[in-house]
Amino acid sequence: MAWMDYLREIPDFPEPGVLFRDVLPVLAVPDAWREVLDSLEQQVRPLGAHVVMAPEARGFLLAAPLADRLGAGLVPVRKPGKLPDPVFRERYTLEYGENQLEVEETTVLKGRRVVIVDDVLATGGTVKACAHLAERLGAEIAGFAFLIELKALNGRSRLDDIEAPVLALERL
Ligand SMILES: O=P(O)(O)OC[C@H]1O[C@H](OP(=O)(O)OP(=O)(O)O)[C@H](O)[C@@H]1O
Ligand SMILES: Nc1ncnc2[nH]cnc12
Repeated sequence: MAWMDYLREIPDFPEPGVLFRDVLPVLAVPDAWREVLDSLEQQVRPLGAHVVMAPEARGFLLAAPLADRLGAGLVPVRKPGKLPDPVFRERYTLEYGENQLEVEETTVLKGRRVVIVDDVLATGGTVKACAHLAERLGAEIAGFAFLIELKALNGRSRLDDIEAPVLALERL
């Protein structure tokens, strides 16, 4: 079976009106998980990124093995209150709420090419906040990569002002 066959769709989670796409079952099946990582690696490698950046939590699961395959560094972007000061902080909205993301201000990214990776591109609020954090660290955005892009939520247009490719393994 292809990796998409393991994707779960849950109506009205985590709140009414949201069709939640659960990628975690994909990761539990070795062949499906390898297929995802192989495809991501193939699409992302040409971007020539020095560093993979990803938001907590599902982004971490993809970014760590991908960074290892690419021989790139890894910069985790965390939910509030998890990182010691000094941090850069961005407030953002996502499909089902709002929050803040933080990155350690001491991270050395000046002049580094950064690819931002996550499981789902919905409204784009989460990765837009990551991109702002990367820019505040002096990085150049090499691109964005997702397992799934939810076309109806138009996240891609939210990233229009950032000159970098937006890659997705599947567009639903
Ligand atoms: O494009 P957006 O509208 O910003 O939504 C996409 C984000 O929402 C989910 O994360 P969530 O905040 O639910 O956190 P989790 O990974 O900890 O489950 C998903 O993993 C993306 O990071
Ligand atoms: N519909 C959705 N499914 C999974 N993750 C999401 N993050 C934001 N919207 C989502």
